[in-house]
Amino acid sequence: MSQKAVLISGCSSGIGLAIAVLLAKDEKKRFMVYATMRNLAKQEALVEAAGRTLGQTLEIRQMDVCDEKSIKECVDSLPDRRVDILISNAGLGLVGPIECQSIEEMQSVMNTNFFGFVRLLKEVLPDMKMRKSGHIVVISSVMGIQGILFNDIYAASKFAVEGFCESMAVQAMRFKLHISLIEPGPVITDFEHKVYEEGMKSDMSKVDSVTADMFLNIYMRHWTQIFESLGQTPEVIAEHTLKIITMDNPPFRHQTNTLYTPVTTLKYADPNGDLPIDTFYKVVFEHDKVFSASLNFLKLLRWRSRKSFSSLEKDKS
Ligand SMILES: NC(=O)C1=CN([C@@H]2O[C@H](COP(=O)(O)OP(=O)(O)OC[C@H]3O[C@@H](n4cnc5c(N)ncnc54)[C@H](OP(=O)(O)O)[C@@H]3O)[C@@H](O)[C@H]2O)C=CC1
Ligand SMILES: CC1=C(/C=C/C(C)=C/C=C/C(C)=C/C=O)C(C)(C)CCC1
Repeated sequence: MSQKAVLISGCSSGIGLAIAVLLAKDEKKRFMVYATMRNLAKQEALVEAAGRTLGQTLEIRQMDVCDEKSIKECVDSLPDRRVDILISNAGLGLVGPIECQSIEEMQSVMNTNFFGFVRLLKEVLPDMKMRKSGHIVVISSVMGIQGILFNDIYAASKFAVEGFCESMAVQAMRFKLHISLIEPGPVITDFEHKVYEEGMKSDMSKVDSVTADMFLNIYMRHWTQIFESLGQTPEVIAEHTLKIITMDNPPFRHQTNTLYTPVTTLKYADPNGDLPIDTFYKVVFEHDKVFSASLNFLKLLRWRSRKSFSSLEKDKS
């Protein structure tokens, strides 16, 4: 079987980097990875992680998903412009009360997370249709299913991606193309720190005291706790992505975190849509202590299982 050309956006760090490296290191050499980033000055981490695959099964290219010209130049530089698997990963987070966010900041999130993907797809879709083969994979989020307070714009950007893909899926099927939305919960990457730091810098003088308290003393306190107790590594998301792209019939949606499924299931359990909203309200305002204790308990369990796993590994060696 011939090697598949994989184009990935946003490979300077996190999930994009982990996917690029995992696919490039595939023992059967099933993939030729074009790992892209908007700023090539940030390639050191990828170069180091790619090791000997660099120049073999992995090549690094410049691509800014907010710049059509850079996308076109990148795709033009690929052999026969061929992309068998497109992995749209580049993305930005944004948390905080909307009163503290400028329209420009909001537009930048939509421009990267939604239009960034649309620009990429416009560049590769006609060739995929012509060849009647191709897999479009989007790193969406659990927030593409269910919004979370103070993530209004970020969730909207992921909903936009999901609505777009749902609409496109039937057309894609006609051309034997696959579309898959990978939906991670919290993942421990630079995203977590960037979003947290930006959120903490929000100008609270622009908002009333009730909202400011809800954001700083309730939401932001849970943010770190949620990542510590439910967070996955980018390598785990990469493994899920590998599984999806090697399936004969890949699913349209794939959630990576079973610990998070109780949260997303609320969405499907009530056609009125009230259940997740009421539950989040109760969790945050009425059962905060129980919620915090459960998260801490989960964190402890994970820490203990990691510890016993690493001592097992030590025993083996
Ligand atoms: N971390 C999490 O909890 C979760 C993340 N996700 C999604 O995963 C994806 C990757 O995020 P993650 O790895 O966590 O975060 P990182 O911040 O580590 O990675 C984001 C990547 O996107 C790149 N990027 C941003 N803007 C552009 C642009 N205009 N053109 C090209 N690349 C760009 C960044 O480049 P640069 O270094 O130049 O800024 C970086 O390489 C995002 O779509 C995010 O929404 C989904 C669920 C959970
Ligand atoms: C689960 C949950 C909460 C927080 C969830 C968070 C913080 C999720 C973050 C997801 C990310 C970062 C996805 C990235 O795409 C609340 C609102 C505190 C209370 C209700 C239940």
